[in-house]
Amino acid sequence: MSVVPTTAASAGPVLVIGSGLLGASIGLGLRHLGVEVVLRDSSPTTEAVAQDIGAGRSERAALAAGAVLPEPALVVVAAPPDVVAELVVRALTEHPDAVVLDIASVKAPVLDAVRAAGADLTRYVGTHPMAGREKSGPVAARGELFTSMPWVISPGEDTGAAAIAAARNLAVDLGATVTVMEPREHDETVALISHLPQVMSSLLASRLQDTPLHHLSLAGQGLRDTTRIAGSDPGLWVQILAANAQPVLDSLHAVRADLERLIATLERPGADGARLDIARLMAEGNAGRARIPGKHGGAPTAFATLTVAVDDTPGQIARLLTEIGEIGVNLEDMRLEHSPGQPVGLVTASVEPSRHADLVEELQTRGWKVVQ
Ligand SMILES: NC(=O)C1=CN([C@@H]2O[C@H](COP(=O)(O)OP(=O)(O)OC[C@H]3O[C@@H](n4cnc5c(N)ncnc54)[C@H](O)[C@@H]3O)[C@@H](O)[C@H]2O)C=CC1
Ligand SMILES: O=C(O)C(=O)Cc1ccc(O)cc1
Repeated sequence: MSVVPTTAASAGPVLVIGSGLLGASIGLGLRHLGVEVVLRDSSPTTEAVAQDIGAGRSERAALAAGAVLPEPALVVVAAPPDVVAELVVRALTEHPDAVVLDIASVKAPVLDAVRAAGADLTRYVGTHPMAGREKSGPVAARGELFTSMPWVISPGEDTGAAAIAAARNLAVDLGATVTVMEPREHDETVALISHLPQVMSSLLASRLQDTPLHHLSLAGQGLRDTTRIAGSDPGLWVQILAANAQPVLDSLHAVRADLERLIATLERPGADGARLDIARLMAEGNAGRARIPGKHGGAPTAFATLTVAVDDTPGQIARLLTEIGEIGVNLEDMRLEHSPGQPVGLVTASVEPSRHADLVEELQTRGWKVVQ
């Protein structure tokens, strides 16, 4: 494995326990900076795959080859929530000079369990990168997963400054933006902005199980957008939801109140005020959505969109993107749709509103079919 000179703030070696999607992504990012990474996973195959993709050195393979592994300066526990606290406690005992952090999606229950075990809390810090995928395992790992994404550091009262600094260095090395938040505030926040979306997406997608395929073939981007994360790993989510049950329940009760309101209104759609109530509900959704920050955590930005019909042949989309670059317009976002049964793809590009008209004109001059 070639090692590039390190430019990382993180001090290695880093022991990553759990080398699935998140653990292997952290390993890849650190290896890219030249930091020494050792991978441990309860699954020998997962550990070997993570090593094969370049996320670090398999602890099993190294020990089997008779290597003596150096003591880690940092241990990152990236295993499923159910086992995180016990792995943190064990790591604090086994590596008495290391900082130990975890990246589980819930924070207060992990801290409570580590405290209850009587472990050295000064060297432990809970963290949560707000980046992931609806896939699991090291094959889906990406070293750039954390680039420009928030990474919450959630210290307890006893967490020492060195532990917080190590967590900050790791997040910054991997390109993330650090936010410090108290564990219970973190859990209440993610219940609304991460766990509720997962539940709503899964409930919606579950309605589709018995829908005839020729009905589903009519589905547009709306259904795809709102069900993407319904593809997530049930094994992981049962642990996350069970660990954060009360804050998730608070959000679900609020959704239930809105649903009951909508159901009552639709039961008598001709009643006085019914249409106004429906419009209010939709407008409340508009208002909530408008508050979601834009890319890189900036202020919400309304980008202008244009849709280009592209022949469904190899290289067309790459050519379109290259030409948008040549025209000098920054692509803020892009979506690709296929019309069922049509030999064209529809590329919807989001750009700065001030560049929209120029781009449409220039693309049309170059022969592209701008349809919206
Ligand atoms: N999936 C996501 O999008 C995100 C997940 N997280 C958190 O990251 C952690 C890991 O999640 P993923 O990487 O998605 O899951 P994953 O399933 O891809 O990886 C977890 C790995 O931990 C291993 N593991 C299980 N028990 C172990 C043990 N006792 N010792 C060593 N390894 C063990 C598994 O074999 C598996 O390879 C979870 O705590 C999750 O809450 C945080 C942010 C995003
Ligand atoms: O896929 C997405 O959009 C996600 O939001 C993934 C995700 C899943 C779990 C987390 O704790 C954090 C992020």
